[in-house]
Amino acid sequence: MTDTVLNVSGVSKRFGGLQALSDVGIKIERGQVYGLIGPNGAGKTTFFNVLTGMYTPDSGSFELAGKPYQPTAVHTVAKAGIARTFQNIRLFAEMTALENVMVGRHIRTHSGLLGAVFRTPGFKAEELAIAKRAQELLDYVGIGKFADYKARTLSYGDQRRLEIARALATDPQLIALDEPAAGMNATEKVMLRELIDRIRKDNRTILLIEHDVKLVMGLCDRVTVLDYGKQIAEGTPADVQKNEKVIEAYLGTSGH
Ligand SMILES: Nc1ncnc2c1ncn2[C@@H]1O[C@H](COP(=O)(O)OP(=O)(O)OP(=O)(O)O)[C@@H](O)[C@H]1O
Repeated sequence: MTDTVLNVSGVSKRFGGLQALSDVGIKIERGQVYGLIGPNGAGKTTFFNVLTGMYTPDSGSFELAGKPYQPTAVHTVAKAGIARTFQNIRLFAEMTALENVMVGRHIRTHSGLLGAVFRTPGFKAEELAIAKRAQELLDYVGIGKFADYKARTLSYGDQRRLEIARALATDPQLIALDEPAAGMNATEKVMLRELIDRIRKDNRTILLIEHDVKLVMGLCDRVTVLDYGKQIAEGTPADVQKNEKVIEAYLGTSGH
């Protein structure tokens, strides 16, 4: 039996005269790593932004774990169960690594603002539990020893890991990674690959936009290729690599 985590269809988005996405749809099963690739300007980031409530689509239907959701705002999407990272890292630079992850966890807590203001016993117990879970997640992504370091002092690769830990902290149905390997050196890429593999083995589901085609082909169970906002191929990495439209799209650009 399949267990579909994300089922999106008919997504279109126009910016003025530019059709950035035309009728794009993807379906991701639980435990899959699903890649979204395409040359520069193909519409990958636009699709991510629509999916996560940052852009309002002109059309599209969206289902997460069998339930319809409306990607109308970033926080509703996070509540629905999609956590994302960003192409340009967005951490709280002056907060510690641990605090950054704790922030992610707070969307799943109950004490709320009044509990925080009056520091009720329930709030304190919850804070301790959150800190413990945050430390576990830092250990999980391999940066546990930097828990008390300010985010801005971590290396680039470690900041990306921290973003992933923060995303995991929300207990998402789907983790959307926007170019996680961007700017990483070869060693960091190998470590990233191992981390994504580990996350998958823990039966989590990942959507990945990535420029590094080798990484995508090595990691993903399925891949969608966008070109000028259109879905030109969908399938296993082996199938997609052989697809003539894909070869043409990539050879036709100097980018990748
Ligand atoms: N907010 C916006 N306003 C107007 N045009 C936009 C906006 N965002 C994206 N576009 C345009 O939509 C098209 C798709 O861009 P998008 O950033 O989604 O592509 P991409 O595949 O992520 O590219 P890259 O690999 O360079 O990140 C591009 O032509 C881009 O210029």
